[in-house]
Amino acid sequence: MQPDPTLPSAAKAGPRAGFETLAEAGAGTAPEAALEIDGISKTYDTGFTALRSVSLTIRRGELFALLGPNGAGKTTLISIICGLVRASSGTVRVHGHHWTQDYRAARRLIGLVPQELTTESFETVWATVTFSRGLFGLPKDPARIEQILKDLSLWEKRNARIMTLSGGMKRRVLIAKALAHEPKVLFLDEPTAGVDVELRRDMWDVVRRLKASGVTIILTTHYIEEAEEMADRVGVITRGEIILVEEKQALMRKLGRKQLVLHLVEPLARVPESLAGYDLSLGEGGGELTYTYDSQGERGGITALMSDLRAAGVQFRDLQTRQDSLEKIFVNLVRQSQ
Ligand SMILES: Nc1ncnc2c1ncn2[C@@H]1O[C@H](COP(=O)(O)OP(=O)(O)OP(=O)(O)O)[C@@H](O)[C@H]1O
Repeated sequence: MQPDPTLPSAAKAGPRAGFETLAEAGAGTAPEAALEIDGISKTYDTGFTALRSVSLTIRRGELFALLGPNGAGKTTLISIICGLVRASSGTVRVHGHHWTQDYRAARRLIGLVPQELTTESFETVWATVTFSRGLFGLPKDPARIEQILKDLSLWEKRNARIMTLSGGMKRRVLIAKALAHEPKVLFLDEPTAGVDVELRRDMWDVVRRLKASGVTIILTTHYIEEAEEMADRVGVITRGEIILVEEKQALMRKLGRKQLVLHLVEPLARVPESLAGYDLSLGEGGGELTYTYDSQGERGGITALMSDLRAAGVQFRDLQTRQDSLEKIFVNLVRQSQ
């Protein structure tokens, strides 16, 4: 049988995920931090280095989106923090608890919704989720389990055996299991990959409620619009290195290129010479003039453009602004780092 990565027993092979360094003894902790990840590296037995000294502090109560292309090391990092994969070096603290010296306390604070479906069980939904809670040494709380199952639209299925459920329902069970012991730090590893719209909606409702109750959420996703909508901060990892950590709003302001689209009164055959200094392009048969600028650039002067347009006799009847999506920013960042 496959070990179940969502449960602490999977890590029983030893509270040993970390590699101790002398520096960590007595190292100060940040009281407001949910996770302090310090110098985590991982070289697999194959000799492949999946993580290179990753350091990252996740604040309590934030929703942190970890973005990266396939194979960047996201799952490896999450698996290390959850004690499922052994790091080659580095340390992690969870709410100040050292991940190996204080393993039980640290692990109990963590919930993991893994990428892979691992629930091929004869057990019922109710039994599985209740068992998960018990594994963390918590007293039974049927009312809480009922609430979790209802939130995830699993209540009707509570007596069904897991193996009889559809893939989407099994994924809901994984989420319910991850929540059964009331974690304070929840990892969602590609939670919505291949799930239907209804489950995505349910899941984000649950995530919003958890966040509102103070749970810290670390999310990896391929649907960057989800990160754009939900995240407080964004980290970008590529080839095992964190290349950027930034408030989402600031990131979009800083790196997102903006466009101002002017709908002209009279179409133009070409962009007037006097406006050659601006990044302008004509579209829609000459009836639409698009000005592309980045908010940090020197030539971000819309006021200057307006007066130069007037001087050139170009009139417009309407205008719109557009901003790069997080997806575009992400793609550019990863491309630049290659
Ligand atoms: N057990 C293993 N042995 C050897 N290499 C591995 C092992 N597990 C993962 N890797 C490699 O480590 C790298 C990082 O993998 P990881 O699954 O962490 O990436 P990821 O960012 O989660 O990717 P994805 O978005 O595709 O899930 C990949 O190149 C992968 O092939």
